[in-house]
Amino acid sequence: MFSLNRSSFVNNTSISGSFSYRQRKILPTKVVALAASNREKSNGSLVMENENTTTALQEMRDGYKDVVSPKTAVSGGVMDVYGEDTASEDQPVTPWAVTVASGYSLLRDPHHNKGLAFSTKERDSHYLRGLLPPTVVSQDLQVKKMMHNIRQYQVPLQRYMAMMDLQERNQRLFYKLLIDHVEELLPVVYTPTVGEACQKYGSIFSRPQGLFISLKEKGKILEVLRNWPEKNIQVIVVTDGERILGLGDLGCQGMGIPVGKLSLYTALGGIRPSACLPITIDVGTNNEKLLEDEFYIGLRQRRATGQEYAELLHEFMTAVKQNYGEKILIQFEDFANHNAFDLLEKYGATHLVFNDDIQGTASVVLAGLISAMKFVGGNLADQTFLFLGAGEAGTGIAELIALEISKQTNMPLEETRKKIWLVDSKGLIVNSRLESLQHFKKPWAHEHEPVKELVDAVNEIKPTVLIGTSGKGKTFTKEVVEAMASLNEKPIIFSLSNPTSQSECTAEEAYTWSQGRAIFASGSPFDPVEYEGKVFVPGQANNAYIFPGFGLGLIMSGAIRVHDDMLLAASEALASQASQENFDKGLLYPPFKNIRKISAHIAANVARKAYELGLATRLPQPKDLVKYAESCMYSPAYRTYR
Ligand SMILES: NC(=O)C1=CN([C@@H]2O[C@H](COP(=O)(O)OP(=O)(O)OC[C@H]3O[C@@H](n4cnc5c(N)ncnc54)[C@H](OP(=O)(O)O)[C@@H]3O)[C@@H](O)[C@H]2O)C=CC1
Ligand SMILES: CC(=O)C(=O)O
Ligand SMILES: [Mg+2]
Repeated sequence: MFSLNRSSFVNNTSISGSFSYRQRKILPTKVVALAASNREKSNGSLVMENENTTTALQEMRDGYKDVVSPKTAVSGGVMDVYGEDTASEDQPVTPWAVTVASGYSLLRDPHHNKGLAFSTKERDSHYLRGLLPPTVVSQDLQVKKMMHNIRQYQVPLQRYMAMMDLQERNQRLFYKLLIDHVEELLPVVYTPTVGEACQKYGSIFSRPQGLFISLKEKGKILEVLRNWPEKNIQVIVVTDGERILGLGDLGCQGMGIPVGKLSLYTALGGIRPSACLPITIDVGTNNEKLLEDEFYIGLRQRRATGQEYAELLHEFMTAVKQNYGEKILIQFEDFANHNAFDLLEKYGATHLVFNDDIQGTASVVLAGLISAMKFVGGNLADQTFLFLGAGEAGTGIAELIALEISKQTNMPLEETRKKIWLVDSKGLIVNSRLESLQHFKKPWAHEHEPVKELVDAVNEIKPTVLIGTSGKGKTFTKEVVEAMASLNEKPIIFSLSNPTSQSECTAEEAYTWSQGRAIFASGSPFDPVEYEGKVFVPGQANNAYIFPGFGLGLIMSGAIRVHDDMLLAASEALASQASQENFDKGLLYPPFKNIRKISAHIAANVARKAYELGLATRLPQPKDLVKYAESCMYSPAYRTYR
């Protein structure tokens, strides 16, 4: 964008203002040249000088004389300078968005808009008088009003849309709201509501919130990245939409996930919004319902696979590094497991990549288990673990638990893995299935007879910890929970699948069926449950506790690679933030309302590990990493405009 200087337009009334790069391309030649020269002068900010502006305006008008008579007037006597109003539908017109460089455009700019919070002085100096009603309010009052409005909506998706609308209208207010009311709004902008938003994304789509890179952009991905208006990107969350939460393949409509995750990067981890870039890679979808949906926004073809998929992803990864440098953090999110593990392995050696579903989930669950030991006594090494679901989340968590036990006991990893059992859609993972197992399941094939049903696996393996990562709701049946409760005084039961509809069991079911003895946590939030006069507060074992602080730690230390020890460091930091007061309520995690403090501690521990491992490039290492993390965090408080 570039803005024509206000003082010049005052004398040149009808054409002035700002116009975009695309619009500039269709300006008369001399104006384009002028725009280009001014762009260079102003180092990209494209502010034109007075004398040039006058010339530009005159030349624009001259250019228009050939297109349409400036005398053309529509009824009511309003000059139809561009001929837009008189043109018939088949007469092409130029889509000018030339606006007066006044406060009006400021009110339409989500990065700078403050709405009624513009002070009287700002209203004068930024030409806002008359554009706003007289009252001047504080940001806090705006927050109060927005919360009041959002609470009027009974339908979660309406709340989601109100929040997205706010993000498009007034970014700082959006983040202030999210930070100040994180516990109430997390379920709105994140799981479970974001799941429904993705399912209906085609219908609710209004403005792009991130970049869509489809097979059509093959060979041009670098160009596409350069179309994004922000240049100093530090973190990308990317999905290909194939495994959106436990809802399956949502194709291009998975965009809601990177958008939601990045809003948490800012609100929970303090990464500047302008440094965050949501990306959806569209290689088609195998979701027949979407392919037939007239409102579907993605490519209408079945998913590209094999070499075609790999080439697009490789071009993407290369272009990202070329455009943003070595230290850009790329978070893979909600890829299907047949791509996720391979991408992480392939690019883990060359890029700063992190798979939230494999690694972030592992870190948050390990922290919950460390806390759970305070309830059941003993160590992780004393436990027997059984998972329902042996995909990204399941095997990712299993591997980190095995690593932690190995570090605690000095037992080899191969031995500690034997304490961990997984069940997939075909039953217990056992040695006799080894040949046919996907590579990420092979380390978990132990010697045992085949077992088909989960309840039988519980009775055979006698786990102390049961973890659901199947993406299938209602799979922890009464029988399963009762079996866990008959085997353990305090059964540890985590239903991690999202959104709420896919949770293996509800909090109420876990507490009721275990007669109030379960140590329970879930991926999506559940309300506290009262059982026999006692209130149980379920923890939310969701990677949202980890990735914002984890990412901040990587960014602030200038880390160039992710290492498993950083995941352990993040778990330790998170677990250390849970207090006795939290445990007394049955909570395994510290409350989300303290998340920025928690994220600062996670970031500090991750950064410390990066320095220890020689993977940090920001030198010298700050003395107090927690304070440093806090000082790096974005604040949504309004700025005063001179
Ligand atoms: N709380 C959190 O922070 C997180 C939660 N999740 C949630 O975890 C769930 C799974 O994600 P992810 O691991 O990435 O998915 P994957 O698709 O990689 O894995 C799913 C696994 O579940 C198994 N499975 C599916 N249905 C059944 C069934 N009926 N009985 C037994 N096993 C079954 C699959 O078996 P098979 O291999 O045979 O197909 C597979 O092993 C999702 O709902 C997701 O939202 C994910 C990341 C973070
Ligand atoms: C939380 C998350 O990342 C998931 O459910 O996929
Ligand atoms: Mg995910």
